[in-house]
Amino acid sequence: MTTDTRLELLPAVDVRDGQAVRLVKGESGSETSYGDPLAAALAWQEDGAEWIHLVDLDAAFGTGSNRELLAEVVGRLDVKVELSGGIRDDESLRAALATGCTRVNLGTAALEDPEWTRAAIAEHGDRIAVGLDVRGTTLAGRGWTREGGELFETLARLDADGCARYVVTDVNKDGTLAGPNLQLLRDVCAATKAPVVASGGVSSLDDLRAIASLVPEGVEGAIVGKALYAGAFTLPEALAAVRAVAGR
Ligand SMILES: O=C(O)c1ccccc1N[C@@H]1O[C@H](COP(=O)(O)O)[C@@H](O)[C@H]1O
Repeated sequence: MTTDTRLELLPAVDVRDGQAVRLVKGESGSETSYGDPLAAALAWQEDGAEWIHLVDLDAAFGTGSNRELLAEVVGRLDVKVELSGGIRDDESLRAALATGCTRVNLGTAALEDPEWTRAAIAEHGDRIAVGLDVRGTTLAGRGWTREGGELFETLARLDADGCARYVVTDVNKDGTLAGPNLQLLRDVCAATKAPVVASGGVSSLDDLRAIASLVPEGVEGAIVGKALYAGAFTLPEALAAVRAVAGR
């Protein structure tokens, strides 16, 4: 359970083939391109972001790597970075942490390699978060192309291993502007004491207010992607909206 009352916002910069993109439901080929990832991240920082959620989609899909570019982006930012995509072994974890990012998200590795994940959590503590990317309550890995077990069984195992934080994505909502899956967030918060970062579906300030209302249940942050890029609201408007909920 988080003690801070204000929802953290994490604008997303997902990188494919060197470009900032948004996908729909994580489907390869559904990309809309938004140009230079560094420019996008610096723009969110300029607009008041405290975090950037930075994803190497090629590494997540197994179609390549944007490692050097992402390291440069992290190095040029003054804000906290949550880095993910393709962090699956000692070498990729070491490289990710060496960028100076605040924390990394493990996805596929947490589903396929429990022993390695346990050791990574034991060694790096809250610099490790686990991304729980689900369709229904079935986890998805390898670019969301492969099923990876049942959400609540995996959550119980990761909790027992001391996982500090979960990033919960409803894959069917991601990039759709269809609204967040609030019941999923409530259910995950009820099952763990660790803070939860919400991801997928945010379309409006009301969606952010609804997620912010779950802070007392354990939601700590929300990743915002498509809505910001599409101009549904600005980041300053979003920050003001979640501050207002916290001040009630
Ligand atoms: O963010 C996306 O749109 C996305 C789409 C498809 C696959 C992964 C995606 N994002 C994030 O990538 C990591 C998982 O990477 P890995 O499995 O550890 O290589 C995770 O944070 C996803 O949310």
